[in-house]
Amino acid sequence: MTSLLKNIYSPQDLQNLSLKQLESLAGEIRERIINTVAVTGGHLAPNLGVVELTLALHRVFNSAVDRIIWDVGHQSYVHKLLTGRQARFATLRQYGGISGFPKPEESIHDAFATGHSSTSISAALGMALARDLNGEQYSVVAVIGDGSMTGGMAFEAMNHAGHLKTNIIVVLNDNEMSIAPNVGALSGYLSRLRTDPKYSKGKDEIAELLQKFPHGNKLLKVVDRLKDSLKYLVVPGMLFEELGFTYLGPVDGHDIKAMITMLQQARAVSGPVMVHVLTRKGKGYQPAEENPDRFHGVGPFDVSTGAVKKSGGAPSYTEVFGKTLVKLAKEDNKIIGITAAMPSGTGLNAFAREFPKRYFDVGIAEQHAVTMAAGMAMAGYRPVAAIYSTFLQRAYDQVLHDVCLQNLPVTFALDRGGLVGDDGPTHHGVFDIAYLRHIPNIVIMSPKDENELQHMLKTAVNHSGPVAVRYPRGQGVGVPMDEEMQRLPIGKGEVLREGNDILLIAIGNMVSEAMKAAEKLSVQGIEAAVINARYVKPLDEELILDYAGRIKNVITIEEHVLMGGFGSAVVELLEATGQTDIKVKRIGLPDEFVEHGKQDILRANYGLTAEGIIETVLAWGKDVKKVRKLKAIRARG
Ligand SMILES: Cc1ncc(C[n+]2csc(CCOP(=O)(O)OP(=O)(O)O)c2C)c(N)n1
Ligand SMILES: CC(=O)[C@@H](O)[C@H](O)COP(=O)(O)O
Ligand SMILES: [Mg+2]
Repeated sequence: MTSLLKNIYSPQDLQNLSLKQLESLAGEIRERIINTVAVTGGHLAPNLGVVELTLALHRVFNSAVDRIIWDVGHQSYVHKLLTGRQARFATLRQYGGISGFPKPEESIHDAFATGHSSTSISAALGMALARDLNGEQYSVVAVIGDGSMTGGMAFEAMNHAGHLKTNIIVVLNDNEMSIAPNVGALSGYLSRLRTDPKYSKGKDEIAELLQKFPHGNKLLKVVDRLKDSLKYLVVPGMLFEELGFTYLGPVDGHDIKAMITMLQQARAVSGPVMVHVLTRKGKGYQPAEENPDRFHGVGPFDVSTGAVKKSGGAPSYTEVFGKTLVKLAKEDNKIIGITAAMPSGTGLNAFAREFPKRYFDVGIAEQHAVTMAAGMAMAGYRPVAAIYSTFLQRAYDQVLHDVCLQNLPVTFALDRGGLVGDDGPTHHGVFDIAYLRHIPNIVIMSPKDENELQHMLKTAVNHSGPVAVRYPRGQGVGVPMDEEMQRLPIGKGEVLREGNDILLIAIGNMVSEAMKAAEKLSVQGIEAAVINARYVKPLDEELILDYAGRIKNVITIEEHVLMGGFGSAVVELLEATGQTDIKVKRIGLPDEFVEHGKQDILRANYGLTAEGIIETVLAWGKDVKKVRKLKAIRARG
């Protein structure tokens, strides 16, 4: 059979295909996505679920002119294949390759950059308002999943759009799944719309019935006048209708013909329209259909079995967090686990299994998660909000205003602190130290390895105020785990290596790199002292001032932006204590967004490796020699 996909260079090429051909094309697209993601890793199940929907969208709308905004954007692979990126598809999420998310720099067909959820309706409304102000004519379509619909921003936007009556189309891709099964009252409502024939058929049936009466049309008008009272009984999607949207659906999201018809109707309606599309996550690949959570975002896997390739070796920080929290919660029945729709990603699913009553998945609602945690802490509980560093960005004000201002004992388990790799700039957790450090009352710690993580968690849940524990994506260092967890003294770092030539002060996963660098430097005759800072806040001022005051050449190392980061805290300390004769060099990330690619590649690019540290030290060679000479002169008296 000849390949249809091979001849799709732009969505225009879809226009002449028959329905049958579109259906065959859907099969080819699935195959291409499965085979590619099996090698690159990526968001498999979400994309397999939207193949027909994407084809229908591109058949009805012209994405070079009309604007299609993919919420989160993790389901945009089909769109990428249809919009001129087929040849580069094998480079998906690879360093230098195409992104796993929509990116306007990549294509004019990518209307808006996404990665964090629930932004699409706001962006669509903004574009539609701009269009209307300019007197232009094109459609603006937000495609949002049922999980993303649980995010507050989606409702803020719908509330506004319904009020303005602006022409926008919201396609609700309802597969009953967030990453895990979707939660919340809205999810229940959508299920009723899906399954209760009274909801989905009532309106059509009444209209049909009335047409059969001799004065059916007149009666229809009467019914129209009675609409307000009647619609509660018969209009599906009443919630959306009340918000000012015309509700269309539900429609089978794997039926291309039905969707084309419904999208054409949606385009003709004036004012905001909601098209409710029912899809199956993972559609067409059995392992993903059976286990959509596992295949939501997946690493390389074997296509024939669906077995995900195991990395082996040390446990991940996430696993250690999950297990440790279970241990801690066995000792303390006040510990509560909170996730914003990421039970498996954060490792909180282990806690959920053991303590279902003390576990809360709030949906994609980080702001609510944080303030809810504040409420529980106020009432005497010890909530642990496990939220990826990048997603806590959303809840900055809640951390500040609701938790820290009241000095409440909430622990933030900040997973994915640092460079996350393949997801790229939307997901790197490299801003958290900066957005938390200046908030009074908060304690910020970051473990040098997975063993220290368990001690830090024990310390955090026993502390009387807010604590953020920041740890990276991926495997630990591979150190043995202590049987007993200890509480670490707040604000105390540790000296891991003595040396007089240079002082390396590192935080988190950069500590092991600093140690490796120090060992290698020693071979070259440079003796570096290494401090594991442990705390970004409070800093171990005594320790740092003592060592920095003696050694004089200081290098700070962090996997975080330099601006406002850990190194900045050290510089501020030296400035505040009048240490003008100490030279400081900070290693970290510059003022730019870091692209996607394997963590190792990115770390090497930014000097966040032992080799990078050595290079920086050697560039300081002259200064090191000078310091040595001065010390020798001083020693001679
Ligand atoms: C603010 C924010 N929080 C959490 C996430 C992580 N996340 C990505 S996709 C997803 C589930 C989205 O569910 P849905 O919108 O229904 O899409 P589906 O994967 O089911 O197609 C979550 C929780 C995110 N991207 N942004
Ligand atoms: C799209 C999204 O936000 C998540 O699916 C994210 O990609 C998960 O990242 P991890 O793979 O690090 O859990
Ligand atoms: Mg979903």
